[in-house]
Amino acid sequence: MIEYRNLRVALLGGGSVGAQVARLLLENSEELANRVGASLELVGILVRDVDAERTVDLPRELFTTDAETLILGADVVIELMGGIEPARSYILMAINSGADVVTANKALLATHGPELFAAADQVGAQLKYEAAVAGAIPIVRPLGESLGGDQVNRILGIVNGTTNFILDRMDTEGDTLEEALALATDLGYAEADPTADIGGYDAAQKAAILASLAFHTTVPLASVYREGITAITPAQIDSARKAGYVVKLLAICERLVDAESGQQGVSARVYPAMVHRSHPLASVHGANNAVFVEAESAGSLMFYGAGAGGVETASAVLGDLVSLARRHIAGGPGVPASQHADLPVFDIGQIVTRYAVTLEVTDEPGVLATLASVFSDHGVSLALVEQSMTPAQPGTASRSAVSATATLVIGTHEATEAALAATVTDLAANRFVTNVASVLRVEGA
Ligand SMILES: NC(=O)C1=CN([C@@H]2O[C@H](COP(=O)(O)OP(=O)(O)OC[C@H]3O[C@@H](n4cnc5c(N)ncnc54)[C@H](O)[C@@H]3O)[C@@H](O)[C@H]2O)C=CC1
Ligand SMILES: N[C@@H](CC=O)C(=O)O
Ligand code: NA
Repeated sequence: MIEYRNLRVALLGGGSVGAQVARLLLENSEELANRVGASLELVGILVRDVDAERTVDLPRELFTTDAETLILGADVVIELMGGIEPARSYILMAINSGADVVTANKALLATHGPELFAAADQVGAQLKYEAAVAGAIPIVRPLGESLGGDQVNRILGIVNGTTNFILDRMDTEGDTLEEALALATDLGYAEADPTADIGGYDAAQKAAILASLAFHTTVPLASVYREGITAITPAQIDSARKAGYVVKLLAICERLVDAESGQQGVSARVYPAMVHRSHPLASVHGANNAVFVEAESAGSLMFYGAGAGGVETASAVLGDLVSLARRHIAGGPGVPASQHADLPVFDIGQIVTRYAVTLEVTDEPGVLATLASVFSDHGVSLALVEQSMTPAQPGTASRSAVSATATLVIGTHEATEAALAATVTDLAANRFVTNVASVLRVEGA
């Protein structure tokens, strides 16, 4: 038996991810010690209630409610509580006491990342967060290290497992959003407050982290455009399916040049969009995530796998732990984050994409030509128009009666968000339009 040096590991939070990290640390202690060259001794797990019932069987003596004693006695602190406070204060306490830190807390990193990284750099501590984006999928390290010598131009990803699970269930099983969310919560995918998932906040936090990493800049969370999936209706999913598309919540990060000013900048945005079934993102089912990265020299790369789930996410946490424990043993300070440019974040109105607009219109001569001119007035060109009749109500005289309506699905070529928004405002006010039933972006080639 090799005598290893001991590293004291404190775990903050024993929930879906924390309990699995604790179990794996205890079960695989010998193997991990051999890999690291040091024993990773789990010295305690911070919880709210030491006597609470748990789904994972862990030694009761590990549980504590005394955060300070636990943190100050550790070489490495793993934060898996979630939320901003007290997670932020505990991480700062750990860093300032000379510990290295692993966290999965994207909400905290997206809002207080610069403060935490500066604190770590100041004392030469390591702060790792692979689990914070896309769960088990290695994406933080590839962007920060493997692609550190390349220029990343675009990231297109499904980065929230809960919403992907929900949209997939709505599409394939006919679940309501509420039914699918309840299931995602039971399976440990959802955040403690699932509004973070369905409102797109979690994906926006991940987009801020991804864009900052990929473009070597700081993208504040407040600059990430965000729409969630709460307004997505079964009718939209149904009509997307009939047209050969699926609806996915996407995070898109791009390096851009403003056409008018020539100014360089970036965009980070999250919204539900139609993706053609032939696109690889359409085949990402359940709580899986997928992240496409387009880089100048590397070309297109795709990272795919489990984006949520306790044990899956625990894998990423342990990967960070092994990595920083090796360095801790070797000695020397942590490596500071890459030097940052200060690129402006473009407003959503400047962004260019395609759209599918569904209109309910009165069935009268001249409707198509009139509506086409509304689009062209704003420089939005049409790629496709499909019409389906809604029969006149029983008792009306004929198909041409004014009470008959038609549904128009209009696909556009690329246009700016600003132009599309102005078009939709004018369409809503047009006398032929009885309802703007749906406006969805169309993403993916
Ligand atoms: N569940 C997942 O699939 C993933 C979660 N994450 C992140 O990992 C972190 C943990 O997530 P989960 O394990 O799912 O959350 P969870 O809600 O299941 O577990 C959090 C645990 O921390 C404890 N806790 C919270 N505040 C505390 C406090 N002040 N004092 C003591 N204990 C406290 C809670 O009682 C709970 O047991 C979060 O930041 C989450 O965003 C990241 C990737 C995937
Ligand atoms: N709630 C998150 C968990 C992982 O980050 C998700 O559903 O993706
Ligand atoms: Na990850």
